[in-house]
Amino acid sequence: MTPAAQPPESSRADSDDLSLEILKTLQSNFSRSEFLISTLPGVLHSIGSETGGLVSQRLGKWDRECWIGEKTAFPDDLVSEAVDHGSPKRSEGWFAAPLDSQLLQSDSSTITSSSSALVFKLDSHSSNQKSAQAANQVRSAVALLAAALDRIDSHDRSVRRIEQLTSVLHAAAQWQRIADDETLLERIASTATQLLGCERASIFLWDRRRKKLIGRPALGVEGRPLEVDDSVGVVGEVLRSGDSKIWNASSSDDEGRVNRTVDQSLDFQTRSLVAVPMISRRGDQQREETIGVFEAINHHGKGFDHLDMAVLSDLALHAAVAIESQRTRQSLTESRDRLVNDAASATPLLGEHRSVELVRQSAKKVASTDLTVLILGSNGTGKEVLARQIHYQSTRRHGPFIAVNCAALVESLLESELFGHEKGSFTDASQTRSGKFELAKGGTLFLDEVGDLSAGGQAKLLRVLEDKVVVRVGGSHTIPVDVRVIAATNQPLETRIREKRFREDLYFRLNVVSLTLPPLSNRGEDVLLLAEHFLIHFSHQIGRPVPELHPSARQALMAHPWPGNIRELRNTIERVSYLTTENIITAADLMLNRSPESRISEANDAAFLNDLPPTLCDATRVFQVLQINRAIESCSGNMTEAASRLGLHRSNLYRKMRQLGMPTSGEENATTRRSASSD
Ligand SMILES: Nc1ncnc2c1ncn2[C@@H]1O[C@H](COP(=O)(O)OP(=O)(O)OP(=O)(O)O)[C@@H](O)[C@H]1O
Repeated sequence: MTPAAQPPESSRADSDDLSLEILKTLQSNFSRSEFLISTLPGVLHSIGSETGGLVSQRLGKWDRECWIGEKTAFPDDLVSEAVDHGSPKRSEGWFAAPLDSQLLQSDSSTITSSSSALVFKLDSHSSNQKSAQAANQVRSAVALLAAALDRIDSHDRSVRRIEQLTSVLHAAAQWQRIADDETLLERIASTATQLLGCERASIFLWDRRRKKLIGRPALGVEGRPLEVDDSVGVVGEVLRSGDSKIWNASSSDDEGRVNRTVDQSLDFQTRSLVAVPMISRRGDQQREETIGVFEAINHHGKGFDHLDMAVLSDLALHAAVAIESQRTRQSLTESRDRLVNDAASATPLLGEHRSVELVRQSAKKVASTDLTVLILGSNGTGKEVLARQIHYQSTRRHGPFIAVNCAALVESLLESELFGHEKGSFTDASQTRSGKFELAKGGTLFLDEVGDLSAGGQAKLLRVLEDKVVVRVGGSHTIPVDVRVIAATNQPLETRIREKRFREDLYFRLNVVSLTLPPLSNRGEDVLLLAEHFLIHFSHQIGRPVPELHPSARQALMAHPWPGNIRELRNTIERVSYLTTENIITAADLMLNRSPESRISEANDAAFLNDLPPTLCDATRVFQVLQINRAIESCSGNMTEAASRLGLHRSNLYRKMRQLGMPTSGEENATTRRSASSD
């Protein structure tokens, strides 16, 4: 094997000088062009040339990147030949050498492709006399230059990559805050066009079922999103293979890969593109799923390269996450809206009577404001239903609706219930607890039976309504109150103010807008409308066919005074729905024709339920007394029958009555005695 020719001493000295100069320049952290301007004269000098420069391929042509001396035309064929062969070539006084650091090795069998070359004119005497020596000098100068440019390029690439990754992360953080689907896709696409320096970027979301790719955003034919078959073009290739692809018209004649129908429909010309798959990870298992393809079109510069592909892949990764989380957010919002709509329609304010219609209209108007509302009306007229209507029609509909029965708040617990307490602030405060004002944050607080609030409670409520802050019991910091207050009462507040039982200042605070619900007996045919509504509701609940109201039943419903209002009507229909099996409900089934006393007692029962003591134990006791009395009354005092209706043995009924402190008859004593003697 012939050893590589050694350059003579003088040329070795030249080459050492050049190496030193290049090394020094490299330390200056110059950009590629600054470096070339600074070192190219020395490089040319070292090889005995005064005219030449570095040329680079751009859109299929050789362009001067940096040139020294006279700008004469250079032979591009010679450059292409040198680059194609991966070795220096000379012809007619010109010399072209591909820029490849591998050329430092004297073994030129390694051919690598290069897109830059050094091209220069040789002095005629130097080319003729010392061609072998010149070739060696050129070889080492080009290799030095190539190695230095490699360093600069790789440093530039790292810097560009870091900048791009920083931009990608920054953009991705912004995307997470975008709620609207269209805006999100537009923002992702515009980030891609900026980062890649291209004309357009599009996200093709995959509709698997229809085997279509839907191009969004900004791609559209007459306002519709663009749809293409999921198997065509480079985008289809990427979807099928899962591999990213680059296509540059200048460097490829593989025209068939581009789906020109898209260009035609958009009056556009694709010259270069890069496309990457969009992969989303789902569920606990992080299962990968392709959701589409991200494509960037028409690079503003030389065409897309692998760095662009890497950036687009990074963007696609974050875009897939943003799209997925946006879809999740959207479906959560949709299901929340569905729940809110369900809740709103679960308690409609039924009624066609003019008085109800007027209340409904006023409620609609007041709902759009944040004003405090006072709802007046007797027991069971639908005050809470109306309060819910206002809440669900307001901008606070997505917030909570918290109802508090003020009459049930015992003085000692009132403050803690409404404003919360800190752990350890009193004996039973084992945990910190938020009060109703805090729980209703962003929503509506319904203060029912506000007229029954104690004097202390009234003062505390007034302070919160004025200051708009609460302080938990045992706490020191103030918590802002973000609630709309709706209060209700069946008490004649003005009379109570005169009697000094209700604070006038609180009344004015609450009575910003007042709505009054009429008693049911003043609502005309609404009685029938509501009765039929409840009949359908309870029949569906029980799973029985909906019975019809016999004309006699309709008459009885209209004639009844309904002291317990809609609650009483609802209870009546609930009872009849459970107790009758016929398809027609008669007046007798309704059991409305009872004595005025029993009607009063029923109305009292309705009010009574409302006034039940707060603890479960006390409420259960009171309820049991009521239920036993009702059973005895409905069996006309026949204790055996009443016990059987209650599901008890007669003796157990008496024992229960004694436990509850209820008076018992003489017969009971006999029974007790009997059971005592038999024990
Ligand atoms: N307009 C209406 N349409 C349908 N149902 C109604 C209507 N008004 C009231 N109701 C029903 O009647 C019952 C009593 O209603 P609600 O509790 O709202 O009355 P209230 O006036 O707040 O009673 P109270 O004064 O005892 O607190 C509830 O079951 C409710 O669903």
